[in-house]
Amino acid sequence: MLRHGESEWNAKGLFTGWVDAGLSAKGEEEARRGGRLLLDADVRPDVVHTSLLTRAIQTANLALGAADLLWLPVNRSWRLNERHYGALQGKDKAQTRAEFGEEQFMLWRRSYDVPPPPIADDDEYSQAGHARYALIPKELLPRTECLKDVVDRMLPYWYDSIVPDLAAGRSVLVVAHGNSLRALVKHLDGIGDDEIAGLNIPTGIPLRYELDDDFHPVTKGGLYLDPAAAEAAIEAVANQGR
Ligand SMILES: O=C(O)[C@@H](CO)OP(=O)(O)O
Repeated sequence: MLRHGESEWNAKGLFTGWVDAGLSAKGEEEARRGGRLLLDADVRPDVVHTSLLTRAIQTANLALGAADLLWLPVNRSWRLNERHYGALQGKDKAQTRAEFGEEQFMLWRRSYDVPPPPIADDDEYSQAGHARYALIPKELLPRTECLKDVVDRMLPYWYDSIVPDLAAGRSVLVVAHGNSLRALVKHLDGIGDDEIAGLNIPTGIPLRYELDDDFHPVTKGGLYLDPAAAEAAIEAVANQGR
């Protein structure tokens, strides 16, 4: 798994969700470094899965370029997209925390089953009517999501597209987002609904999972290819908005 490198909106401290922010210069470098970490650890994926968002696609391309693997087959799905952040999309995290208080801020950010208010279709940060999502049945297109909603829409992709690759003996690289990867890790590691609030995923550092024949992790939590950098970056994600 690889979370995209820092985006322009991560750098500005804005709730992003499905808004298509590109990578910052730092994020581009993180992505290339992610590719070099794959190379150094001799982790060679056979197939790649990304979301439909530019920051994940750019990260996959830069990482694969650095690992000399740009030729790999790639599949993309909205089911790997970041969590839709509803009406919070485009809002400043620190301002939101100051306005609504720590408890409400963390409820929206990290609770398992409390979604932010839905975004209006005519909001400048809504994705309603975007060509990118034209093939998604209207009733599935989210206007907000909590992490539970992300688990529910991500798992069909896991079972129907990623597991078949794994079953065929392929190593799979999933390039996605903080919250869609939190959903995947929750599923793989069997993390509880309350406990998942404390799990954060850093940008640009590959997280390696070895799975057994039943697609369960051999080692719970997997292994970051740069554990020291991951530890510091996880702390920074946890402290956003402070
Ligand atoms: O804004 C977002 O879309 C996500 C990821 O950057 O933020 P958070 O970590 O607060 O869920």
